[in-house]
Amino acid sequence: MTTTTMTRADAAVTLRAISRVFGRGNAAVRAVDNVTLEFPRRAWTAVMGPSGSGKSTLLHCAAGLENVDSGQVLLGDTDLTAARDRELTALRRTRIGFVFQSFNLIGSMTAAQNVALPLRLAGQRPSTALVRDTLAAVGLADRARHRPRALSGGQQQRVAIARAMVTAPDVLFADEPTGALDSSAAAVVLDLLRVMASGGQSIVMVTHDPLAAARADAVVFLRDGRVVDRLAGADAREIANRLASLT
Ligand SMILES: Nc1ncnc2c1ncn2[C@@H]1O[C@H](COP(=O)(O)OP(=O)(O)OP(=O)(O)O)[C@@H](O)[C@H]1O
Repeated sequence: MTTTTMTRADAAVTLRAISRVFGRGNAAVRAVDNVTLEFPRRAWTAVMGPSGSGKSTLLHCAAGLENVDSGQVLLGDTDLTAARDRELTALRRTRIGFVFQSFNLIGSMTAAQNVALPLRLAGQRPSTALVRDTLAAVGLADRARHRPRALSGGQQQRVAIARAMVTAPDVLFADEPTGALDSSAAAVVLDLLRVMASGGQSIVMVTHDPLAAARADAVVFLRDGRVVDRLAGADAREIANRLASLT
């Protein structure tokens, strides 16, 4: 049974006093330290901070990929921290999309097969039209039969975004989605995320790149596992300056 709790209707994800600690005793690292935060619905939020500030850990906890040690993670009004393993797996497959820096496509499968995979894993039979349309939405209708090794890095990341979006997830999480791309491929991926966010998709993205963060609607800054600032509508220079002040 999922516990439902009243939350603000406009929050895609709500973090309530979450902590994640690695190690014990003197060696304990509070990667995420008592963070309370809302990621708004239908908005694109970037998460920035110095190396080791807890960005990836926070993202993984928010997406239900990693357990919290204390606190609550709510996806809409569904409490991920109260969900049993099977239920969490189902939620991850249907309501959460995740994009990694290194694409994580399956090399033996075509682009279309990679995109269809989340639906297959959720026990559905994906329609050819849905897979084709999802690939078309990332500009790769003509690459459906290509395997990842026959695609550029930027194209592979767009297939990964299509795979994450094929279930129409409540939230798309992205951990450094442009980190492995050259600037022109990165720009294509950021344009795509901008179109999706403007169309109402909730997106939470970790990035080191102020140019990428400037495309988001708001930027949350972490340091030592805590939220230390938030900027909305800032340009890349302001974001870079704020980031520099944290390191
Ligand atoms: N599995 C783990 N075991 C032990 N410590 C970990 C683990 N994962 C992360 N940490 C530690 O938690 C802290 C936060 O790590 P995290 O990867 O979340 O930071 P980050 O801001 O994403 O860093 P980067 O920008 O370098 O990717 C770091 O001190 C890191 O060493």
